[in-house]
Amino acid sequence: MRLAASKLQSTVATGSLSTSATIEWALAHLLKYPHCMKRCYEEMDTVVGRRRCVEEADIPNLPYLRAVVKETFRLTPTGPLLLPHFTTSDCKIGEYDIPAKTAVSFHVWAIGRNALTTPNPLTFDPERFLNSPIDIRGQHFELFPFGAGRRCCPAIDLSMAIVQFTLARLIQSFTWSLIGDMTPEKLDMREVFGMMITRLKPLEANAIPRLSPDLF
Ligand code: HEM
Repeated sequence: MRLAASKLQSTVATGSLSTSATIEWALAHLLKYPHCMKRCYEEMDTVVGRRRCVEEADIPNLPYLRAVVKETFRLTPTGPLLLPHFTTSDCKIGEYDIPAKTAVSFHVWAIGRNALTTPNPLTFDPERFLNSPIDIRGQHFELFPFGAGRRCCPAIDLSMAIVQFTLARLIQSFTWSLIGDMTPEKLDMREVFGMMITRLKPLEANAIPRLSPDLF
């Protein structure tokens, strides 16, 4: 029972960290690319306005915001190698023979930056996911930050709901800017690469309320 409880605790802790890291990356990308942030504000003001708070039910009507989240997962998937998997039988991947019981990792960070499948892969450009059938649920191998198949993350829906909704609230509620004399060009986007991709330097930003006080 104690083992089950501690496993549950670490699962929830890892899941929460992945979720908050994704939100931090999304804000960082938007601060690095101010025209994308501007487009988020425009979409939010047009679809939701400033007289009420954005709700979960608004998310399907915010395609640009959803594209921002996908683009964040493409460039900075919080689990860059997913979790290690093992082959259950001999198989062939491309020209490679993989024996049974071989540890296999999927480098989704590198896949997301592959110029063969993604033009200008190092540029943060949510537009590429507007009107695109590519989804994050493990059906499209250009973008599968939650894994695919039987062992994929069981919390995809929960995580997507949290990431999209929190980001929507943060964008609607505050005008974000970089601190001091920091410019988008100088913003340090270096990563710490491990089981999770986190920022080398935590994001620091100013947040000025853009809604009336009674909505906070
Ligand atoms: C942005 C947030 C999250 C991301 C990017 C993420 C990503 C992943 C990835 C890549 C895997 C491994 C899949 C594979 O190797 O095929 C995984 C597994 C898992 N995730 Fe998440 N996850 C997130 C949030 C969460 C949350 C919030 C929870 C639970 C509260 C959670 C619970 C789990 C569990 C239990 C597994 C293991 C599934 C298995 O081995 O069968 N995850 N996740």
